[in-house]
Amino acid sequence: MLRTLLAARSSLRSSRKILTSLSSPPFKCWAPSYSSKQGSDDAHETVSFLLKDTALRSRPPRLLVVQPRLRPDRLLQAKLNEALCLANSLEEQRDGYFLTDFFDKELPPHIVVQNPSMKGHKARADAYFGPGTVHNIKCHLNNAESKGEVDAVFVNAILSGVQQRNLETAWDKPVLDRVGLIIEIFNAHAFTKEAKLQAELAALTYKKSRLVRVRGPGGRYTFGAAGDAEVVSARGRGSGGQGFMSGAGETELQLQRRRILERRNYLLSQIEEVRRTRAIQRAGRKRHGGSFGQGLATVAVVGYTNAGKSTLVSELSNSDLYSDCRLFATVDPRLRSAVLPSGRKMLFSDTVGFISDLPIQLVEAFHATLEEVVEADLLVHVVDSSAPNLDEHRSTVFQVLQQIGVSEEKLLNMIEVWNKIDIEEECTDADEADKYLDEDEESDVKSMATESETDVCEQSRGEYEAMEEKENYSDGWLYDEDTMVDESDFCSPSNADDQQNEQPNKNKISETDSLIGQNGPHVKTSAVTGVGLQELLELIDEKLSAQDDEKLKGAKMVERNIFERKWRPSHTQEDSTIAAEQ
Ligand SMILES: Nc1nc2c(ncn2[C@@H]2O[C@H](COP(=O)(O)OP(=O)(O)OP(=O)(O)O)[C@@H](O)[C@H]2O)c(=O)[nH]1
Ligand SMILES: [Mg+2]
Repeated sequence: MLRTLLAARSSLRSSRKILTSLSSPPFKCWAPSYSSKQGSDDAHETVSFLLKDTALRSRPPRLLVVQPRLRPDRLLQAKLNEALCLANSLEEQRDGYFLTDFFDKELPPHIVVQNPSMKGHKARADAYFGPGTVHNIKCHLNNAESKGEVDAVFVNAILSGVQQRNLETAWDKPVLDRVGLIIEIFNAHAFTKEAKLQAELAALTYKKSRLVRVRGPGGRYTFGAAGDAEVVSARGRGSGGQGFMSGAGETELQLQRRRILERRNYLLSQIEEVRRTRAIQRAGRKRHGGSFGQGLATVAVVGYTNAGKSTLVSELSNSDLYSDCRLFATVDPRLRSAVLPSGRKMLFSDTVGFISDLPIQLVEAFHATLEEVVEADLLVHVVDSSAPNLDEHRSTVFQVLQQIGVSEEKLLNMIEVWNKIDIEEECTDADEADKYLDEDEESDVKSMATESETDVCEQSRGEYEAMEEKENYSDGWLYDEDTMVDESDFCSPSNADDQQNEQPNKNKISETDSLIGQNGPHVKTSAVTGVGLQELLELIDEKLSAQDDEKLKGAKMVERNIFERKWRPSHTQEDSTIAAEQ
């Protein structure tokens, strides 16, 4: 018990350091319930399935977090903390406020399990995890349920539609994967019309790829959740014709796809309008947004979620932007004006934070918002200096910036700010005192995860085999002949020192480092204590002035070229005049 408490305390303490918070409703992908009113904005509400439940609207949903094991343990700890924060952020605002303070929330129930993609294996095509792990998680789910209701299971990995559906069947609970949860969070936190439209578009794109074939209760194959299957317009019935004129009708899958497509087209047209408006506003600011009619420079503040972007912008611009420990507290982009040390007025653009494995659907859907970043005159990259996986955060941000089309020149000119240095200092002081305790806690977290897996597994390994016969959660036909059953999934604590998971990240980091050509920050700040803010403003001032000088030089060159060039008729003109005279 004490070990669990210590482990929980350690996780919460680390999550305080690493993340801020976020909350939103989990995402259940079956049975789209859109009404046929295509133009209606009400449809946004139907995107979040779990929070449609009135009980869940009055309290945050409780998720069981499943974290696949990673090496080294430092990385596992960081990922687990992030997963716990994601899960705890799954909450909807009421009257503009969250019901509970993030730090007052209990740690969600969680389990670390064998990683099916470690040791050179591939994740199973049918259920991602091996059957032992699936059963083990089911046992933990039952255990967690005995202490309080669990509304859904969050697997901190990317699952295919089939895997998700099979796990839902096996655990008899909605399952959210990393992409689904992040999209849900965006939907829950979106406040402005622009953000709502974009978040819904991302959810629709995600949902469209999740319409998988399942076996219905009557044994026939269909699309959607069990029991939802229905051929809505069979040949000759309801398809508006008779005999050979009647056509094949519309299946459930076609109907669902058509509804999604119609809604998607509507959202795209609305987002296009937002983009146009933003482009006009940007052009206006660039031309004469300044106090004396000159252009107003925009500085976009980017970074990993929870790095402290909003807090920093608030401090620099003397404003009060919403900041919170919840991840993705900012989904609605905001502009704030500030005056630089030279007296120059400029705008800060605070925008959505990034995260590793940021769903591509979100990047594409938030194109209109992210265009502000691409079009900004200067970028400020805020890094949480207290994050243990800081390098991974940095490389994630660079990848997303490249993905959205930020030019290399802008990336090279970007200012890197290491924020939250007060935590670093605090930790250095506390480290000595905590040294022995930390070692204990770390081993507790490890053993807790391993033990919990082993305990439940061992008691039920025999039972599982019998149960597998009875309850075939994967419907049999989903098994692929190539699918491997990883025996190590049966309760054996991981002792393989597989470094493969880390390798891709290392490569990414070195690529990024070579691109930015520096390994340290330009400025170290604390948005809370105000350290380094003046230095940052001076650096921004300097960079913007240097850019102005460059532009001026360029403009003068063009001007000189125009005035110094003597006009002569072109050859073709001369030739044609001569030809005409002759
Ligand atoms: N100790 C400390 N905490 C900070 C600092 N800057 C921000 N925070 C805290 O970190 C949490 C996240 O801050 P935000 O400003 O919301 O972070 P963000 O980068 O805007 O996060 P998203 O909008 O979710 O992407 C909040 O609880 C802040 O109070 C800092 O310099 N030191
Ligand atoms: Mg923010």
